Amino acid sequence: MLSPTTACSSSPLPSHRRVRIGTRGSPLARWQAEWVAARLRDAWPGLTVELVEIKTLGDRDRNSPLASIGGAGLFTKEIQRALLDCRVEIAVHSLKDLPTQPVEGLILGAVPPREEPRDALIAPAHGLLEHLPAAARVGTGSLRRRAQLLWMRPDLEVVGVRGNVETRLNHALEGRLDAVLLAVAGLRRLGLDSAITQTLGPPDFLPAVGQGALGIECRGDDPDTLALLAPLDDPASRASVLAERALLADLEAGCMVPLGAWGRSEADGLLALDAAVLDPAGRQRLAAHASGPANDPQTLGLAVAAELRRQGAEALLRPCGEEPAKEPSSSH
Ligand SMILES: NCc1[nH]cc(CCC(=O)O)c1CC(=O)O
Repeated sequence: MLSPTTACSSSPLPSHRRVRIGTRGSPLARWQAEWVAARLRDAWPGLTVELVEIKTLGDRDRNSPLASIGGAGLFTKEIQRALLDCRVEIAVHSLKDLPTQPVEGLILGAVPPREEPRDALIAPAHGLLEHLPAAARVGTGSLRRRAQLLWMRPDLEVVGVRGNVETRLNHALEGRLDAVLLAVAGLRRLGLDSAITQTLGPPDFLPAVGQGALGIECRGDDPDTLALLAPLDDPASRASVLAERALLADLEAGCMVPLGAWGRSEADGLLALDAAVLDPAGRQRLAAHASGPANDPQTLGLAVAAELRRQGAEALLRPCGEEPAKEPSSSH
């Protein structure tokens, strides 16, 4: 497990400082880290920002289905290790990939304004989900996307795909699959959003917890770096994702579940949260909604989790370490 090592030394003068950002090497991860670097340079003229590329387990194992290689922390743990080991001062993650389990010594220094949280269908020949022919082959590696797809279209054949955004997109663009599902946010950031043929979102299709948001971590004992990150934080985005993460933490206890969530600030200043839990085959779906004060996202997340449990969510939540149920329609 990750645990803090010794204290790191840092140079305190913001305007003369040098900070290193730890990132994965995928095009999307690099884009996100560069975006954070640019925001930091804007906010702190004179600051030197460097990217340090770190390989994660999820990058090394390209073939196993995500659900089978142990999920939590796959894309984040090595970067957190680098942060704790003083090899970088800042870690930039897709918040969606960051486990809810806190890591001792690390804090979420900033949540920048969230990008579009919804999912995208890329179906070059058919366009819309309802226009896909029966038994059309749709690619996704995500249990959540798979379950929600099958909930809406039980006749589809969902195919597990992995790899970076462009690799997965190409399965559809090059006709090996009828469609793939990807996050709108990642496609936009990479300038690939013109391939989107339909946006799938609430109320039928809920995003992953944290989807579209970045999570920027630093060490808890590094107030200088925390001060550098302060101008990048968007309190409304932070409150939304904290509500979603409180819900996830309560429901999953560390394992991947077909859970969709949609937290957002409403015009009345309240924080609203919708969530749905499905069985992996998309035959059953439980949904809940609540709203509450924006300064207490934790309570809101737990209230929605409690409502889902009241409806019987427990039966749909897979114990840790268990493989998702094999479906006759699944293939690789
Ligand atoms: N697990 C992969 C991942 N992590 C973050 C994104 C991009 C969207 C985001 O920032 O949430 C993606 C790709 C995808 O789901 O299409």
